[in-house]
Amino acid sequence: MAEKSSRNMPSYDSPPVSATGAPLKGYPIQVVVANDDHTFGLDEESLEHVLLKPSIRNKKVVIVSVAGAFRKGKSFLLDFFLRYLSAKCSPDWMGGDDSPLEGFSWRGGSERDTTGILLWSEPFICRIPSGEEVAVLLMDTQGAFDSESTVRDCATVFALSTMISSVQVFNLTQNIQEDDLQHLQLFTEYGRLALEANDNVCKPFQKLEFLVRDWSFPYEAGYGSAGGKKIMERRLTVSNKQHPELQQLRRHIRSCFDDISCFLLPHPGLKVATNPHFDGRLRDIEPDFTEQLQILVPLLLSPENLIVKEINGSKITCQDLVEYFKAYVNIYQGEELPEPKSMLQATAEANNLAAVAASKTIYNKEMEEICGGEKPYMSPDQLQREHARALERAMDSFSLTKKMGGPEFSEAFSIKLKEEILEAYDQLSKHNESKNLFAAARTPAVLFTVMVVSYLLAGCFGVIGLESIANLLNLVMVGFLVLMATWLYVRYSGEYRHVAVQIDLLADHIWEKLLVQVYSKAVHQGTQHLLKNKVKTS
Ligand SMILES: Nc1nc2c(ncn2[C@@H]2O[C@H](COP(=O)(O)OP(=O)(O)OP(=O)(O)O)[C@@H](O)[C@H]2O)c(=O)[nH]1
Ligand SMILES: [Mg+2]
Repeated sequence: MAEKSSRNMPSYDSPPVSATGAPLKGYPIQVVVANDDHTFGLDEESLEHVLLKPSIRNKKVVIVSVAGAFRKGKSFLLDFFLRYLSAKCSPDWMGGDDSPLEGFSWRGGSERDTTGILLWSEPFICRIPSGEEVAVLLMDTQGAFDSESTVRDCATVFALSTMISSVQVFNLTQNIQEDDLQHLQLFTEYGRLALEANDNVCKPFQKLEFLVRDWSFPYEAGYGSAGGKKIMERRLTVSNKQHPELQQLRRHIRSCFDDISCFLLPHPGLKVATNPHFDGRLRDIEPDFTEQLQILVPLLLSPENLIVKEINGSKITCQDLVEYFKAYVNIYQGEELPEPKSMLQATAEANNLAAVAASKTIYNKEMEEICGGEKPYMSPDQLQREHARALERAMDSFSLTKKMGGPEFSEAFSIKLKEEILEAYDQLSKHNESKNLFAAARTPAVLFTVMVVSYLLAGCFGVIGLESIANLLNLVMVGFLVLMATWLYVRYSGEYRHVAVQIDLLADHIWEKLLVQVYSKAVHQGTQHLLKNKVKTS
């Protein structure tokens, strides 16, 4: 285990130091690994290395995660959380002006940095007001919406970190926009779906903190949590004037979390945002920003504000968390969850499905008018012609309907429509066949015919003295009488239907192989005979 952990350890020229100058204990350790084939794997050894340390394994756990779009300062923020916890929550936790910011890897530039899910290797032990000691874990996550991740990747990271953490910090920039809420809805739904205990008693997740970075309108809503509350109320209020879709989105978000709050952070200054040599020292950060950090960090991490992780209403320990971690990652490795789609893909699919349904209705309506329930039996040839006509009209309607996604995308739906129509035609043909009175009476007619023929033949053979053959034919007659009685009983009572099916099959077989062939042979010979006679007379 130690070997594995050291593999996961980043190499520093000198060990990271906390703001107070003491070496920073621990390092970021990757517990969920993002693979190139867009799958996620759990590094169990690393996870156990963090969570099963004897000093914390039986302690209740608090997990604070930061998630959101890539390149928005998530890891940078987490390093301030680390400073606070390393300084044991002391008031001067921010330290000196010239200490570089270290801990979780962060950097400038436009390309993504963090991948998968990381934990700080050394959980912090804090005593909460009840007197109990809890282990506090910090979790860094892969940023969403970078050009290498699919919608599924982003949803998986966000959902996993939301399911595992007790506090999810949703890191946004400049504002809470409608698309942020839509993504939150999609990702939390992906998480909620994976949690089996959907009992509606407990909300699936605990605390959500909207963290708006670079807030530029302090004259409208001041920095901090009061301004955050104001903005959040505006964005999340449900009113009857809103479109039902917007109302539903807001209700969904509220129904997912026990507690939702918001904090507005000012811009940290141009050096932080644009200087490639900026290494995180406070001297280069705008005082407004650090002032608000002084408020934000204790709001999330001071002992009285810590939120112990609960699953289905019970508080869990570090050791329990290992099992949940394994189970949750496992769900996202399997195939049982539906694939989260991009907005265009989902809309295009909905358009095409609606067009398939409308075209199928056209087919069903036309065929209903021709051979519906009340309509009399129709010859199979005619039915086939009507089917071809209705099919053509339905397919035309499908191709004329405006749909998103382009012709290639629609092709699969057009094939699906055709298949569904052919299935419906199959049912209609069977239904039409059942209206054929003669077909319905075929089984008793065949059984009866066999009985009469056996009886007559038995009589003839009896007269010419071939008693044994006559007896055999009588036996056949009795056998068919029993079959007839059984068939009638099943039809009347509705029991043992499989027996009637077998008798029907036997009757069909006799009909096709014997009676129809004998009849057509007789007709054939009769016409030959007539023709011969005609030739002779002429
Ligand atoms: N504008 C702005 N930039 C910030 C802020 N905080 C940090 N940064 C800068 O943003 C850049 C990216 O920081 P990271 O912490 O690596 O960002 P991240 O969200 O972890 O990025 P990924 O790991 O790629 O998802 C760095 O250059 C930081 O200096 C902020 O509040 N506002
Ligand atoms: Mg990062």
